[in-house]
Amino acid sequence: MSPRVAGSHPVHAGCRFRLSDLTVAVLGAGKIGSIMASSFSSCGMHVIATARSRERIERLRMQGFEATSDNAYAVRKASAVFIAVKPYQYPALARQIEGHVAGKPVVSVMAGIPLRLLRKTLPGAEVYRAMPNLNAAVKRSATGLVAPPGAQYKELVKSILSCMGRVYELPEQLIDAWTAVAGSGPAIIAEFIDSMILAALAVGIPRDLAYDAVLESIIGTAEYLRARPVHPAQLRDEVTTPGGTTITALKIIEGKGMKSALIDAVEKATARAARLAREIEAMLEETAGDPQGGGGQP
Ligand SMILES: NC(=O)C1=CN([C@@H]2O[C@H](COP(=O)(O)OP(=O)(O)OC[C@H]3O[C@@H](n4cnc5c(N)ncnc54)[C@H](O)[C@@H]3O)[C@@H](O)[C@H]2O)C=CC1
Ligand SMILES: O=C(O)[C@@H]1CCC=N1
Repeated sequence: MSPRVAGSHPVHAGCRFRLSDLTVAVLGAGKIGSIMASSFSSCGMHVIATARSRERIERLRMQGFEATSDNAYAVRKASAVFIAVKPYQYPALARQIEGHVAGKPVVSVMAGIPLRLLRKTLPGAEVYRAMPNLNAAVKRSATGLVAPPGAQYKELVKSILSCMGRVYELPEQLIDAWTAVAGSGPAIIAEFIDSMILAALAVGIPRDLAYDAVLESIIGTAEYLRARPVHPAQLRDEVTTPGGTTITALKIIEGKGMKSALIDAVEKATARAARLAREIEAMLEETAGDPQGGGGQP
């Protein structure tokens, strides 16, 4: 069965499509979900965003989306479905939509939850995993995508996700690592920026200038590395004058173990995603037969 676009033509797997003809559902339009909804809407799609509270639904409507608490309705109307609830909120959501997903592409952006569990809980859907990041708000997400074997809707899903930035197709065994590097990446980088701003204040740069000095240097370094594809170590060497200021700073950073702290952090975050999968699987087993499906905080 091909998913139907509300009030429009059905979208057949493998057929040409126009994003502006599509209706997509974003289930759980919280922090990342509402950014996804805005991105999809900016590409011309009709977005049905779901939320639980009346206030949130009202806010989503003010942003111009169709908004509802009825996840099953959103799924029925949509050509493609995006799940953006927290992992522990998924068992309850799955029970609400399991009867309506057959034949549709369903993309989970939830950390940790493997295709195997998604397939088991969403019978007949073509399930994908994607890991975008908050930079989708400025169309600069680095989104990892895991497609199922023999995916029929991959081009459609990629086109939709491209509204948030670049899309990189990955084997499933890399998505937890992608989650740690790119999904959590903006938070790690924001910590670094915050530390550099404190450092700038420590050496007397006024706060507004400190913010600009740090942000412009980070954006500029990223653009430099993109435009001139040199290794970051080469860039570092080009900056570092023998006996100068940079080597003085680098020696301290090396001594305090910044690199090993970051490697350790990303390894631990990757392992956390794998543990999440086991926790959600246990939750699904515990709540089997419970019509609420366990919707609370763990
Ligand atoms: N925040 C981020 O930067 C990123 C988050 N993710 C993933 O996205 C998911 C959501 O994360 P956030 O947006 O940070 O969390 P959030 O808590 O801001 O958003 C989740 C939203 O879903 C709503 N919700 C829960 N159950 C629902 C239901 N049954 N029906 C309708 N709405 C429901 C909640 O009320 C909340 O507004 C998580 O699984 C996370 O792993 C992925 C990439 C980046
Ligand atoms: O912290 C988390 O678990 C989610 C996944 C990536 C970003 N936020």
